[in-house]
Amino acid sequence: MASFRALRSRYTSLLKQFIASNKEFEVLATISASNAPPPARTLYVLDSSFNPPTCAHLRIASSALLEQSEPGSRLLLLLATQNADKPSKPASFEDRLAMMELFAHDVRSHLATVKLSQTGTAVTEDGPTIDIAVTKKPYFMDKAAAIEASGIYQEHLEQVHLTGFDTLIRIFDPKYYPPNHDLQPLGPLFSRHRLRVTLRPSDAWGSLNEQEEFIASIARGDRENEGGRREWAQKIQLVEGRKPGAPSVSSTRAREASQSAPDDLDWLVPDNVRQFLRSEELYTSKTS
Ligand SMILES: Nc1ncnc2c1ncn2[C@@H]1O[C@H](COP(=O)(O)OP(=O)(O)OP(=O)(O)O)[C@@H](O)[C@H]1O
Ligand SMILES: NC(=O)c1ccc[n+]([C@@H]2O[C@H](COP(=O)(O)O)[C@@H](O)[C@H]2O)c1
Repeated sequence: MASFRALRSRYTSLLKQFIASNKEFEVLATISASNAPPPARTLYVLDSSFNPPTCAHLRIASSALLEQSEPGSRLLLLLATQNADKPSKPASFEDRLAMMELFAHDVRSHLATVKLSQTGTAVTEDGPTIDIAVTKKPYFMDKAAAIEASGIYQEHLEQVHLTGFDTLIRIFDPKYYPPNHDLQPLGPLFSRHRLRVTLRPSDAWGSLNEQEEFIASIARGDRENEGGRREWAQKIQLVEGRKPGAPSVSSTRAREASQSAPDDLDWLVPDNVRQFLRSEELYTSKTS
C-alpha cells in the first residue's frame, strides 16, 4: 500500500483532472488481485460522503458481497463531488478518496477473515474487485445513468445501490425532482437497477416496523398519485442493520470521536482508515 502522503497526492491530481473534464463519472483506481479482473455480474454501488468511511459502511458493503454466491461481483465506492443537501466540510475530497482506497483494503481483508472463519481454511480466490470512483451527480437516478453511460462496465449490468434507510426516504422525496416534483424520474433507476437498504432504526427515521411499512405502502400503490409505481417495491431489498442494543455508528460520530474520544475510533472505523485518521490527525481541532 502506498504511503499516506503518496496516496493523497495521487488523488489530488486525479481529482483535479476529473473536475476540469466534462466527464460525469470516472473510476480513479481499481483494487484487484489480478490485472484483468473477471467481468462483473452485479455491480454493488456504495455511494457515500466517506467522511470518514465507518464500520457501518464496512458492514453494508461486505454483507452485500457475502450474500452473492456467484464469483465476479464488483464493488464500486462512489464519492459525489456535489451533495444533494450538504455543503462540503472537512475532510477534503482528496483525503476522502485516500480513505476510500484504505477502506477498500479493509473490505477485502474483512471478507477474507469471514471466509476463513466459515471454512476454516485461508481463501484461495482473489476476493472482490473494488473500484474507487467520483461523480458530479448528486441524485441516485443520475449516478446510475452516468455509470451506465461511461461504458466502463458491460451493457445491461445490474447495479445494486447500497443505502441506509434514511437515504431511501430521501430518494422518495419529490422535492428533489423539479420541475414537476413527482417520482416519475425514478422510473429508469427501478426498471434497470435495485436498492439494498440497510435498516437504521432511530428517533429520526422511525422504528423497524415503521421502516418496513414505508416499503409496504409503496407496494400497495400509495405513492402512485405522486408518480411512484407499486412494482418498484420489488426492487427494494431491506436488510437488518446493527443488532439491537449495539451502539449506532455514523461518520458524524467518528468525526466527533476524533476530537473528544479517540479510543472510540476502535469500533467506529475499520483498521486502515483508523491509522490514516490518527496519522493525519483528521477532524481533530488542529485540522477542522
Ligand atoms: N449505521 C448505518 N446504518 C445504516 N445505513 C447507514 C449507516 N451509516 C451509513 N449508512 C448509509 O450509508 C450511505 C452513506 O452514508 P453517509 O456517507 O451519509 O454516512 P453517515 O454516517 O450517514 O454520514 P454523516 O454522519 O456524515 O451524515 C447512506 O445511504 C447511509 O444511509
Ligand atoms: N434523491 C436523491 O437521489 C438523493 C437525496 C439526498 C441525498 N442523495 C445523495 O445521497 C448520498 C449520501 O448523502 P448524505 O451524505 O447527505 O447522507 C449523497 O451522494 C447525496 O447527494 C441523493
